[in-house]
Amino acid sequence: MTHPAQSAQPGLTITDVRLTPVLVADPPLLNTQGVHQPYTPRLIIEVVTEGGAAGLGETYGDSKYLALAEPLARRLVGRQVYDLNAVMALVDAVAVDPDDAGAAGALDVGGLRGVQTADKLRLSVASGFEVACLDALGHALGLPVHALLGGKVRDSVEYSAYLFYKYGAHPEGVPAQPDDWGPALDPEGVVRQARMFSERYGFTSFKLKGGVFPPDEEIAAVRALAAAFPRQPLRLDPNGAWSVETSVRVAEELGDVLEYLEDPALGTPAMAEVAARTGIPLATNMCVTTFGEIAPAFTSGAVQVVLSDHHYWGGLRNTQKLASVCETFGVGVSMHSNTHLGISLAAMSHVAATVPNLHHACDSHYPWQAEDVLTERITFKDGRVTVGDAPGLGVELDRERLAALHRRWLDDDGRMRDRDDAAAMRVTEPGWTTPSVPRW
Ligand SMILES: O=C([O-])C(=O)C[C@H](O)[C@@H](O)C(=O)[O-]
Ligand SMILES: [Mg+2]
Repeated sequence: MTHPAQSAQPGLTITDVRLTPVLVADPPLLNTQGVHQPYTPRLIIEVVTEGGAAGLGETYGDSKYLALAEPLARRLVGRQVYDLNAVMALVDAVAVDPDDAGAAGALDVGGLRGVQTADKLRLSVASGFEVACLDALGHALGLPVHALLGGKVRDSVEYSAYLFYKYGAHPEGVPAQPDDWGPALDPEGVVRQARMFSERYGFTSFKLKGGVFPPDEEIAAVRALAAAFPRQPLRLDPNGAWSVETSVRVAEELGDVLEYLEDPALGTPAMAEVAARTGIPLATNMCVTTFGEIAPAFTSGAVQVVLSDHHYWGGLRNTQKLASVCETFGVGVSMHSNTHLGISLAAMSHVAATVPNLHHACDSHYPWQAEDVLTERITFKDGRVTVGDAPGLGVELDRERLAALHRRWLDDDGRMRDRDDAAAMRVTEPGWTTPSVPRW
């Protein structure tokens, strides 16, 4: 499809697009692949218009995303900042290195987000640009991003505590920032962490990242959470690490306390089998990650809740589109999160505020990120983020912070610039390789 050039509106022509890769401190959080590295890459996108409005976006910062972002940034200059359809068309035209697209069916290990494809890469990059354009447009028009998306249906968005098994610190001798969360390697540690989340942020629902320890240990941790937080919504997400048999057994053992079980087994056919054999709702951010994956999953009853993520669905407008499809099929919507900063938290809060059928608290890694590029951190009150009416996303860039985190990226020898949880694990366990699936 060709996209006609839009007639220029006074001041709304994009004159500059700046890309700043950064490395952000990340605690030693465990998942089924390994452990988070001490620093994680993110890309900060700034779009500037002729009239002086500026907008911020954020997306994955690994090299394969940077390789796509650079040509896209050049092509956006001269476009109208409201011409969001052009962003999608322009990114479609950017070639993806076949090595970055992943082999057919290969899993995206740096983010546990299902299969890796060139289109998913493109959409993740486009999402950061779309958000930056919406922020700039909001500033130009004096309107909040939620208004540009049709207006909010709620004033605040509920988030869930995202609990992780974790080491107390990154391995000795590895440059890292200390954190004050302590270790969590057993049920007591998980409950202690959950109490900290509840005291610090007021979260009332809890998701535990599983797939780390044998299922019985994780069942014990969820039981301990249920005892500590009676009747509060709980979720467990082993990122597809279990067989169908194990998934069914865990579902039976925890069916009375889980709000949903997230990606117990890998792939739509396995999820459909688990769903058919248990009564517990299944959620996913792994087997439904693109529009093309929706039909087989929904028609086979494989998932009851989709965890949308504006990064990999291609932006805020695509998130709304996904929510509409879910509504049509009677499938619930929640939100997934990978390591991210405040720009993305603001973006997801704005779109979440506009989605009428969002009936579950959203995930967010933000509490794990002590560092940010904003002048003011976004706060959670009673587990919620308020979605205000200030222009754009309502956030402001702290240039000194941005420069410091970019300096860290420049100084890195390349090891932290691409997320690799298995490599980080090998520092502690030299023989570690990504476990084959099903792990249990
Ligand atoms: O819900 C999920 O699957 C995730 O958040 C995936 C992430 O990669 C998470 O497991 C992590 O950061 O370790
Ligand atoms: Mg998940």
